[in-house]
Amino acid sequence: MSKIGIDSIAFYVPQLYVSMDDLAERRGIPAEKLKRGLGLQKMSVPNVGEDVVTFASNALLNLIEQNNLNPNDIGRVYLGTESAVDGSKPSATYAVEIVENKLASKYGGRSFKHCDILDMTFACVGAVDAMHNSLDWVKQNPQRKAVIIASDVSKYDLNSTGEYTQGAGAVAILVAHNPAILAINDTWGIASKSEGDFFKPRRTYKKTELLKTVFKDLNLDTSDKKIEDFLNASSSEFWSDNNDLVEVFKEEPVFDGQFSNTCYSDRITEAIAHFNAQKKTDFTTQWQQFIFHLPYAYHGRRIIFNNWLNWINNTETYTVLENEVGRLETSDKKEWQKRAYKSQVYNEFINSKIVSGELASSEIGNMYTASIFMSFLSYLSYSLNTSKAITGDTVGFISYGSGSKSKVFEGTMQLNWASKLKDVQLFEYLENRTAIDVSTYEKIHRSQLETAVYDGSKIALDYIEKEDTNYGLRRYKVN
Ligand SMILES: CC(=O)SCCNC(=O)CCNC(=O)[C@H](O)C(C)(C)COP(=O)(O)OP(=O)(O)OC[C@H]1O[C@@H](n2cnc3c(N)ncnc32)[C@H](O)[C@@H]1OP(=O)(O)O
Repeated sequence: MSKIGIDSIAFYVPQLYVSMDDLAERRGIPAEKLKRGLGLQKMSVPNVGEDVVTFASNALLNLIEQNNLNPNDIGRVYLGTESAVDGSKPSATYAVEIVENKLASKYGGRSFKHCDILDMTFACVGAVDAMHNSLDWVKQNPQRKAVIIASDVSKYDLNSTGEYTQGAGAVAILVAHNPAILAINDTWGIASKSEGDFFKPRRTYKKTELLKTVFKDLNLDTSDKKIEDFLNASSSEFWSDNNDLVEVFKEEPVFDGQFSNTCYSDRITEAIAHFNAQKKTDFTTQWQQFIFHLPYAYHGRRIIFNNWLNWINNTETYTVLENEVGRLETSDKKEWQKRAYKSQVYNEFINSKIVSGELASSEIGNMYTASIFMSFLSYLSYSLNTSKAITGDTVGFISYGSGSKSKVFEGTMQLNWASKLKDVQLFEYLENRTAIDVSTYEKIHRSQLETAVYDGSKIALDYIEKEDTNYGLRRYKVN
């Protein structure tokens, strides 16, 4: 049986960012909390006209062009996202349409005609689900190739505790036989439990209640009769449709950050145990690198700490730790854990097995579904730039999606991985982005700008149809 896994990888991140120093100053938060506490430096901001579709199409186009792929050879494009632009029409269809049009002169029209196109949603783990599913599909036939795109916008309310963990962008990977980058082993630790830690509900408002508030503010008659007369007489599209409720979808989630951290910790611990039950693993020695879903850069190192303590129990490392921070039995538990977390031994673990996967997250912020794949790309790019020998290394992946589910899996670095990285240039790209000030960011956040900031993006939303059976259909342009 041939190996199956990640053959090539590409990304797209918006050109605009806000620096954490600027955001912290404006919000009155110590910058050190964001930088040293959470590991944040910059946060990606989508330009006007950018959305999950433009990120996905850019990443798909980069994947095809950088690796000279023929769209006719790709049997699947599965998009993991929790920021879909439509409740029915997959965002993947828009992204593929843009790429098909762009490539028409080279491959003719509809070069993805026989490709299976789909969106998958499960908060931040949706793209891992798409890849898991596609690995099984690719396995059936040596000719099969699948593209997985992870694309998202992480948007929280202004002034909320989620605001500084925002970010945006996409990563696309090609899953194929005899992959150049990573062969993925067929052991999957899985843990699921329905939780309400983070979700994006359809919010409903009663029209009569909305009108009453407005009428009251305008000092008008708020009687039921007046409200009913207004609704009956109104010709506006908004007030006159025959539903008593206004349904609103907001990109900003309902969430409880600390509870979400607890769910993340519980699920990954269960999934790791499930993985270990299928394949007995000494994680601290057999995994050379840990790649996490990163809502913020330092999340992985914080969340894996208790598991690490369990893994080193009864080993030489535990004795070294005790020599450094004292014995748990003779200390206050919380104080001892704090010391252990800050110990040199744990720092060595972080530096050798986690840090290189955090670097891009510090520069971008949360990319939801794309975070774990960006963390992998960060590790690859860092290893390339520092000529680190990683061929044959085992990389462990720890994913999480709110709501909630974790999937834990591992892969082996392949001989030709570096050859697939030469055109990717992740850190070079991140270095050359454009900083915007907090006021401009806030205007973009509130949708108060109509035109793009600076040059705008190569691929952008052109307009949204307003007429009849095309109502709401999105039209994109390639500049
Ligand atoms: C969506 C998902 O992917 S689910 C998983 C996570 N959930 C989310 O991302 C939801 C959105 N984000 C959030 O809710 C929040 O931003 C969170 C939960 C990520 C962070 O919460 P906050 O209340 O802002 O931060 P928190 O209190 O945890 O502090 C962060 C760290 O900064 C440290 N810190 C605080 N002030 C300072 C300072 N002045 N200097 C240095 N470090 C500081 C804290 O000690 C803490 O580190 P520690 O736990 O190692 O001690």
